[in-house]
Amino acid sequence: MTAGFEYDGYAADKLFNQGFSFTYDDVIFLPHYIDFPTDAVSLSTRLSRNITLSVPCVSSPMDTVTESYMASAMAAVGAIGIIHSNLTPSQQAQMVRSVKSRRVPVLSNPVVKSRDSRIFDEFDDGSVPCVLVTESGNADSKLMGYVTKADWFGLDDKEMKLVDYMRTTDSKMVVPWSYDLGQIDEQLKQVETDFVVLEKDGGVVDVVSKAEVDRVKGCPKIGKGTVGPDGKWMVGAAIGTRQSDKERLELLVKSGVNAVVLDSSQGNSIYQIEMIRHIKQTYPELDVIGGNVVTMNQAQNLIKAEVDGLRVGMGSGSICTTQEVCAVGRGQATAVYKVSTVASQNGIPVIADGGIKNSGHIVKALVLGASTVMMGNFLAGSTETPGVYESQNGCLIKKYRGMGSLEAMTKGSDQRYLGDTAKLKIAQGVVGMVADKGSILKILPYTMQAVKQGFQDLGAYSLLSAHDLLRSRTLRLEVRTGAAQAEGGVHGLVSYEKKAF
Ligand SMILES: NC(=O)C1=CN([C@@H]2O[C@H](COP(=O)(O)OP(=O)(O)OC[C@H]3O[C@@H](n4cnc5c(N)ncnc54)[C@H](O)[C@@H]3O)[C@@H](O)[C@H]2O)C=CC1
Ligand SMILES: O=c1[nH]c(=O)c2[nH+]cn([C@@H]3O[C@H](COP(=O)(O)O)[C@@H](O)[C@H]3O)c2[nH]1
Ligand SMILES: [K+]
Repeated sequence: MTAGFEYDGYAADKLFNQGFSFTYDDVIFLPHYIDFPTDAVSLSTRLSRNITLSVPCVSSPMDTVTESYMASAMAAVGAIGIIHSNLTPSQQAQMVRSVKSRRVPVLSNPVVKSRDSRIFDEFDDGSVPCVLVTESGNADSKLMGYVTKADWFGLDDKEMKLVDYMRTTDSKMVVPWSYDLGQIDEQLKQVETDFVVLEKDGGVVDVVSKAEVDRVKGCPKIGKGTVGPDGKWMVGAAIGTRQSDKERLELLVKSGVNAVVLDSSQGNSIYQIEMIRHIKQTYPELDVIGGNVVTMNQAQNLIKAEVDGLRVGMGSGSICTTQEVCAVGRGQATAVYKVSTVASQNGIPVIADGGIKNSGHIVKALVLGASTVMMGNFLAGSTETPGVYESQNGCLIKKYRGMGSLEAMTKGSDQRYLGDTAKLKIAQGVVGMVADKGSILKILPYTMQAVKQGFQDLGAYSLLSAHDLLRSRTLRLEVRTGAAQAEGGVHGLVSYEKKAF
């Protein structure tokens, strides 16, 4: 090497072995050599040993982030959602089934009734285009007719039974559940109603409105979705490590869940290791993701217990107070790099969980060894999250809360916090509000384009190639001083508008 050029950034092993806990903002990659276009970058990856994704993103199992709409939309863009467990096992299993019974990421709220029932306030929710009448009065049953909003408002006697004024269905209104958006759009042109009904095995599964089809059509073109060998969308679910979680797991498996995440802040425990063993013995086909871990030692224990994936992050989440409350955790960049180092030697994919604020953080997490990023805040407030929007100073906002916040704990996860001996409830998270972000069907395609540009700057055309650059010490990085971080942000302007896309 030419004299004077010896130092040009550190290799990752040197930077991360100095006793500092670094996070994404602390470090910066030095650019490398570009010899391919952005479009040549592939972000395809693995969530866990047996699950491949075309988009390296996972929605967090939090009750203000991932229920069935979010999981459907994540699968539709090629990512995956993990349904939270702050509800009853049967409700969680029903959400898994709901994801698996749809192939278009639309929001729908089907109201299904029997012929002898009446309509009361069902049309108050503006999103309901019709009330469906089925043989049994429930979904998964034969469609007998329907009532539109206009029919209901035009009715003199609101006490009438549905059977006395419902419309009979035209066969063109009913389409197979596996129809894609284009096919549903074509079908909508052939019917008088502004909705079609999706059917599976002779029973009603969903209703899709024209307004929703138009909304989804307006999003950037969706790539390959995350579909399992059965042709259904893939979905994960969170469970705990208590005895009762074994029953929850049984229901989830019966509903076709593709992976389970053992949801804990400190995964290196006897409880988790026993649960992994139970799952591997009882459901050898099911991928189990362990965590959370932040050290190589924690990771090694779970790898020994044969986990199929590791979730990394302790206290790095935007709503987390674990590091303040318990004094335990690790800077997320260091945690991801360290755990990925042992995980990669064992072929186990790593999920970098928490602390993602922008596309640059996603590039950093993936290049430092993760296979996917898990996000709460980045997706919170989007159209697909649970909860309702409120208006504040002319802006729409939605709730986003930690699963260890007092509010979330009192809703359902009480038991985990009030263990047999612990009588006092201590929060490790907060409740907050976030701004409306629009649909993830838009956010994720744009974000992934930005991530591809970051990979291109580094000369990495895939995650595998990025990890090769990292481990071969070709990738160079440095720590940014406070002033360098300020310089890397926008500065010196009286005012500005920041629009990412
Ligand atoms: N990633 C992070 O930094 C953090 C995440 N969280 C989130 O909060 C939620 C709750 O997390 P944790 O409190 O860590 O849940 P957890 O269920 O792992 O632990 C709660 C308590 O129950 C105990 N426990 C678990 N299984 C047991 C068993 N079979 N028998 C006896 N005791 C048992 C644990 O040791 C712990 O004291 C999760 O959604 C988690 O993701 C909370 C704090 C930090
Ligand atoms: O200390 C914590 N207390 C909590 O109440 C809590 N709830 C969630 N999580 C973790 O934070 C991750 C989401 O982080 P972001 O909002 O930064 O995406 C999630 O994916 C979790 O790992 C918590 N951590
Ligand atoms: K935090």
